[in-house]
Amino acid sequence: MTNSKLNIDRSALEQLLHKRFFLAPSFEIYEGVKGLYDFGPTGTALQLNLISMWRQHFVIEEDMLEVDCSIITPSKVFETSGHVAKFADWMCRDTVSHDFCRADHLVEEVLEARLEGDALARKLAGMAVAGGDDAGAGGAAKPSGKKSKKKGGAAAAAKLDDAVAKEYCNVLAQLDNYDGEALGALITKYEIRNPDTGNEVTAPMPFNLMFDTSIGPTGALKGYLRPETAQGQFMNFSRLLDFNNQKMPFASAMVGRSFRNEISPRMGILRVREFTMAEVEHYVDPENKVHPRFDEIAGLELPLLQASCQLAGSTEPVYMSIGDAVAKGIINNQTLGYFLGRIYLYLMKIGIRTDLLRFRQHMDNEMAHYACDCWDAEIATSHGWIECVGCADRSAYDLSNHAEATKKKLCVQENLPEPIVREMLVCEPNSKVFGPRLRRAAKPVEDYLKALPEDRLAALRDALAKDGRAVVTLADSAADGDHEITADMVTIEKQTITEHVRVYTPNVIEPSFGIGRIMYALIEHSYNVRASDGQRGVFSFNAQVAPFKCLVLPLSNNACFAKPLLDAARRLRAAGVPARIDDAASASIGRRYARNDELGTPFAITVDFQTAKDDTVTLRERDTTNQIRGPQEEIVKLVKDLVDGSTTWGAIVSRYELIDTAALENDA
Ligand SMILES: Nc1ncnc2c1ncn2[C@@H]1O[C@H](COP(=O)(O)OP(=O)(O)OP(=O)(O)O)[C@@H](O)[C@H]1O
Repeated sequence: MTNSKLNIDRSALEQLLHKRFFLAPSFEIYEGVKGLYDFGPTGTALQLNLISMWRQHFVIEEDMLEVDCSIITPSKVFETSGHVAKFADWMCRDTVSHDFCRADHLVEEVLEARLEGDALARKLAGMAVAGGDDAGAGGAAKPSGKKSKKKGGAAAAAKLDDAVAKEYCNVLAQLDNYDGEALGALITKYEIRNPDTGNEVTAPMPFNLMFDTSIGPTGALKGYLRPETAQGQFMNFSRLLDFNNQKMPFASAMVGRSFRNEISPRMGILRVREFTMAEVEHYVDPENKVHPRFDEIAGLELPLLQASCQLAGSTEPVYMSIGDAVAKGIINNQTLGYFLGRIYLYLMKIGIRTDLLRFRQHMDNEMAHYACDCWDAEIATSHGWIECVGCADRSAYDLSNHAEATKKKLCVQENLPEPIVREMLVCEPNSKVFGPRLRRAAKPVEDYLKALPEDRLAALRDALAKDGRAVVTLADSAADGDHEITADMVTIEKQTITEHVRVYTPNVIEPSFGIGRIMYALIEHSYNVRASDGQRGVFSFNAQVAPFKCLVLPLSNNACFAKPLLDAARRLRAAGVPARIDDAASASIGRRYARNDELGTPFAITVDFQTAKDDTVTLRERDTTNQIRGPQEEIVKLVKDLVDGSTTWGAIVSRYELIDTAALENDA
């Protein structure tokens, strides 16, 4: 790929998306709210088809356990997961207008605009610019390989010093790696101001992206709308493990809405405040991250942009087989590699152009501290590279933290093939005093002490030896609160233990899909303009993805077409093929074909005068505009086969004669 920005007429595309009701701003008649969108019939059908293909590709083919968990989540869950403290972006404020902007986006926007101005100045001066004036990765026009949100028209031509331009490129290549302090330093160093107003901005401050709420009429129980579906899945880990007969590895999956109070939502549905996510949580043994189906994808070559390359200023991915990348330790483990391969195959299947796709590895600062490796599937659009899928190895972070906070077991117990004999600290209650003193709390406290990890048991032993007493705190419905233990109540000493069971907390590999971003990228990749048709737009969605599969239309508004028209539509619908009738009398047949091309409808059945004579109809294919003729029943069957992928248009054309469409249109 040479250019990370897809070159399309975005304003024409956006008009078309509104005209054909793919989407519209929510609450528009009340002036709308930034970052909230509704999908119309076209967008809804498109999104549902992407989800249905996602479910087929992941949930069904990988035999995942699908769940549907609550959106409203009590605060405690997100306190434990770290979201309350850390789910934040860095935000700056215009010192005069008080507008807000995201600090990393501000730096990116301003430096990119300066680099574009530099490229323009060099061009005007007739100077050579390394990589060409529309160079993508590593070139001057779009050096960061990151999302671009340039506003306000063309950049002003202003030449930069070579060293400064190179420095800007390096900063942009590793923008995701900067924290608030580093972003603040860049804003000061490069004298970055709000490009909308020219005013100075404040130092970056963290802004938590979660929407909060209170649960119940008292307002005492604080809650949040979930910003991801993952935590709901973790809450059900033990039940899922039981459901899977305690067998590891396994995965849960969920499709649902998530909510993020984005600081400054722009770029249409690419950055919104409410969106559909599809997430997989794959639970794996931390000591054995091989994947049983790894061989199936090991040979697949992926465009990988490693963290080390970004830190060296590069934005150009290198093609490498997943097998090699795992063997060389570039991708941390087989299971992570397996999912990167499956993500690639899903995106390819729905119609994303693979030459406009790359996998970018997170740099150290960007990656959550608990993750051991993370890759984003980024897709090039007219806005630049957009992260559409994140795929992280979250280690045991979530399950261990929730287990610790709730004192519930979120772990796997596995029978060992050979018992292990070892010395370990063991806590034995002294039944004469333990039960009588603790009464109803005795059993929960005993369970708690027996489950304590060795280091904490040693700390308890030492405290009892030193002070003669210690307090343990339980979060257990039967024995919630503090309980005093005295030295005479327990014996804590080394014993030789024969273990038959291994207990561990699984690690979690998480592919996380933003369906709206994938859908928008697909819309751009499928968008063409048909010059022969008065510059009308066409969406070349494949038949499985297309919102509507078949258009049914009469040649003209002659009454004799009414019955065969309805017959064809009913037959299609009965066969499970969504079909739309377009019998608008005022529009020519060519116009009606064209407006269905704008919906991306791949096939059209036309009823004409010949139909009345022999019950044959024509079948038109959207991209070639070629047509064939056949008996209605046979054509309906062909459309069904085309839609479910059991045949192709190429195969059909080799068996049927193409018809002269000009003559037909004259008939109309
Ligand atoms: N505001 C949003 N609007 C639409 N989709 C989003 C939004 N935020 C995240 N997503 C989608 O959810 C996926 C997983 O979320 P994740 O937390 O990894 O995103 P993120 O790193 O916070 O995204 P970004 O850096 O763009 O804000 C992303 O890959 C993206 O497809």
